[in-house]
Formats: sequence, structure tokens, C-alpha cells
Amino acid sequence: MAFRTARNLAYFSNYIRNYSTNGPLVNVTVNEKSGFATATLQRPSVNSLNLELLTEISHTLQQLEKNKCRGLILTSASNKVFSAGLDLFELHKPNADKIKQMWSTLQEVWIKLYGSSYPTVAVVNGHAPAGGCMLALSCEYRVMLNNFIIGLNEAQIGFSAPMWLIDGMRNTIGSRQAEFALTAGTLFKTEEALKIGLVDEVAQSKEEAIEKAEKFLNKFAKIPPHARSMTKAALRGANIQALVRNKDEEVRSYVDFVTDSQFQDSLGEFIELNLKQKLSK
Ligand SMILES: CCCCCC/C=C\CC(=O)SCCNC(=O)CCNC(=O)[C@H](O)C(C)(C)COP(=O)(O)OP(=O)(O)OC[C@H]1O[C@@H](n2cnc3c(N)ncnc32)[C@H](O)[C@@H]1OP(=O)(O)O
Repeated sequence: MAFRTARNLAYFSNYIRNYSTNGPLVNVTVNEKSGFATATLQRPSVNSLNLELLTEISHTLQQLEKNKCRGLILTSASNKVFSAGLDLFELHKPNADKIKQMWSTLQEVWIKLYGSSYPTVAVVNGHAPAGGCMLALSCEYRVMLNNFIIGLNEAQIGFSAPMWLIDGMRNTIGSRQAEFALTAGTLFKTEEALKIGLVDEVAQSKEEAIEKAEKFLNKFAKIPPHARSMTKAALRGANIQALVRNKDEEVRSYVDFVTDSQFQDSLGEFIELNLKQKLSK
């Protein structure tokens, strides 16, 4: 068992509390009774994933793994947006080195979250397009609040989601639905997402969503953690290994793609059409 004694649990809780004070973009708390950690993304205003937020998420996941976390709930401090995905302003006219780091850190986040040994739930308490959906898909279970959207809309912005993310979508909603959704870049309303299995449960409030998330995590209370994590690794390992083998090559090809003028033009159009904040000319 991860926490055999109350002392171990107290040590872990203190550790996490101390750690959380170091991370302005991700707040981590631990429920002392259950031992479940809640990581709350809090980059104003929409948790768009820039290098700093991605780095902090990656570091948080590393600490949780090291401290034998018993379960993770990933959520947002905003009551409107879970995460708006990659920071589109950072992808526009970018510095190639920064994009390289950003892409490689995004891969790390996916590897650590998708491949975590502990159980994970996303409490999707706001919109979750693209990278926001990626974070939710990496978790084992998704509870979403009503009246929001979720999906992989990369095609609408002018690129394809990477293979590991396509596989994640396919494993969750099936090949046929994934093909429809990805080629059209569909963003699903909560109820639609529930219908196709992109989310597992709907909740009316964040409190209810957290309760449902804890109920899911509690299902594993009597399962030996090593058996659970070995089984998860057996199910998810091949996807992770495929990315690990191709990591550097994928970074190179995305950097080339993102810095190309054709992509920059279509990104510029997307921002002008869809975001309130406009580009400085
Ligand atoms: C390099 C290749 C990568 C391939 C790998 C695939 C993985 C990920 C790809 C991505 O994640 S691409 C990002 C795609 N994201 C989107 O399409 C979301 C765009 N945003 C929206 O649709 C909406 O903003 C929203 C999230 C639904 C929220 O709508 P709401 O009406 O509540 O808020 P807004 O007024 O529209 O926005 C508030 C504020 O946030 C800014 N903003 C929104 N999204 C982003 C973003 N992705 N990056 C940077 N900034 C964003 C928006 O401009 C507003 O700014 P202010 O006006 O308040 O300054």
C-alpha cells in the first residue's frame, strides 16, 4: 500500500503542501482522509498551455509519481475554462527554440499523465478544446459539467493532432467516431460528449463532480496498487513506447510545420475569427 501509516500520509500531505507553494500555475492539495491529490490549473485566464504551465504540470506529475500518489483529480480554477489548449499566441510567429521546448514538454506531460501509475480523473469544469481535451483524455475517467465544449479541433486550426493523441481519442470513443470527430475538428457539447463516451459522467456542480471523481478513485481501494498499475501499463504501454521512440523526430516535424508560413497564415485567421484578443500587426 502506498500509505501504510498515518505518518506516511501526513508526510506526503505536508510535502505536497510545501511543493504547492512553489507552483503559481498549478495548485496541489491532498485530501488527508483519502490520500487523493487535487491538481488545479490556475494560469489566468483560460489555462492556455504555454511553456511555463506545461513545465509546471510536468513537474507536478513527477512529484506525485515520486510520492506514490493514491489518486489524482485534475481540474481548473476557472469556472468557465478547463484549459483552452496550447497558447495560440505563443504559436504565432514563434521562436523555434521555444516551440521546440513547448512541444517536447507537451509530450512529457502526456507520457507522465497517460502513463501514471496512480489512477487519474479529470473534473472538466469548463471548456476543453484541443490541448484541454488532451489533458482530459490522458486521465482514466472524465466527469464534465454541463454547458461546455470538449474535443480535438486541431483540423479547424490547420493541423493534425499527433498520432499518440489520435490513439487516445480512438481508444476512448472508437475508430469510426474518432475519424468523424478528428477530420472535422468537432467540439462536442457536454451531453454529446457523454453520448459518444468522450466523457464518462456529467455533473451539475464542481462539488458533485469531485464527489463522482472520488467515487471512481475509491473503486481501487481494495485492488493492490502494483496490480492496478501493471495492468494500466500493459494497456497503455504500447502507445507510450511508440511516442518515446519517435519523440525527437516528432518535435522536429512539428517545429517545421508550425514555423511554416502556410500554417502561420491559417493560425492568424483562426485567432482573428475566434479569439477576442487580436494579433498585434
Ligand atoms: C504545435 C502543434 C500542436 C499539435 C498537438 C495538439 C495539441 C494541442 C493543440 C492545441 O491545443 S491548439 C489550441 C486550440 N485552442 C482553441 O481552439 C481554443 C480557442 N479558444 C476558445 O475557443 C475560447 O476562448 C474558449 C476556450 C472556448 C473560451 O471561450 P470564452 O468565451 O469563455 O472566452 P474568450 O473570451 O474567448 O477567451 C478569454 C481570453 O482567453 C484568450 N484565449 C482563449 N483561448 C486561448 C488560447 N488557446 N491561447 C491563448 N489565449 C487564448 C482569449 O483571447 C481571451 O483573451 P482576453 O481577450 O481576455 O485577453
